[in-house]
Amino acid sequence: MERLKRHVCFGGVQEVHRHRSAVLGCAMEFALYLPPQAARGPVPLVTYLSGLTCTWENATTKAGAQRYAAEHGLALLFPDTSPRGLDLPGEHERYDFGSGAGFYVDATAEPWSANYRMFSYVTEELPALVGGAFPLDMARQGIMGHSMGGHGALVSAFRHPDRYRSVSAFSPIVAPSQVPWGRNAFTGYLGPDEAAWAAYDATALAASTAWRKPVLVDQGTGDEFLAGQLRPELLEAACATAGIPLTVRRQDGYDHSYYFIASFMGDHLAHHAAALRG
Ligand SMILES: N[C@@H](CCC(=O)N[C@@H](CSC=O)C(=O)NCC(=O)O)C(=O)O
Repeated sequence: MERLKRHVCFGGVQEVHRHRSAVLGCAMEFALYLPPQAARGPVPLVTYLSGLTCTWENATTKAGAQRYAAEHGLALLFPDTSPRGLDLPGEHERYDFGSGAGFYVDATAEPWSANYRMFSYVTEELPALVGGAFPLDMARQGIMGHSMGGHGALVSAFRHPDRYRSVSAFSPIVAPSQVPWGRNAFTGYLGPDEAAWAAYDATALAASTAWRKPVLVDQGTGDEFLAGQLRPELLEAACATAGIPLTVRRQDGYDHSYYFIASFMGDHLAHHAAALRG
């Protein structure tokens, strides 16, 4: 692992690292924020999964998360959104598939299955790497994300209720099997058999997950993707049926941008801190 950047920030440090991922078969970059409390011992870790077209950089520079992470003593991990540097056929043609759009699945369809294994990368390989190298308490992990990353966060929590103690999402794609972004990505990465898609669909997973901790979702009512791609009402119905304590806060007039995320980041990190304390 090679450190590329280091900036003192709110008394802690914002770092960027490059490493060789065995799971993805390529070199990857990630960002890690260590709060001031990490100088005195291990701190809880919250992983933030970004959306379509993003790298680690969007959230680290635009979400305003470090101030709240420093207040609560939380480390923040910002992975990239897809494997990089591969140049597979068609990999860079669309903003919603291929590079920058890994959808946090382990692909099973060719030619993606050898490298596009972002679910294993963000839930296993990368946490193990940072847990072994930095002062992190890996028994206290939370996960959050935006849009495609909100989908990834919800699926990660619902599939690993013992690994994550807290989850939240900004404008998540809650039912990828039912909306164009998700259907296109899942067809490409997982193949046409829709039965296989349920393992990466939070609304479908709600019926079987053991997750019963509070789930916080913020959704802007002025979001241009709300009706076509996000559809939080589908997750609300599934969680109500399953008995999962979901709160969807509809925020008047906010859009899909990082201005929205920055506006409510403090609430989200307070939600994680409450669950990860002690
Ligand atoms: N057509 C747009 C779509 C890209 C976009 O809006 N990306 C969002 C995430 S959308 C769901 O995953 C994003 O976070 N963009 C980065 C940012 O810094 O705002 C386009 O291609 O621009």
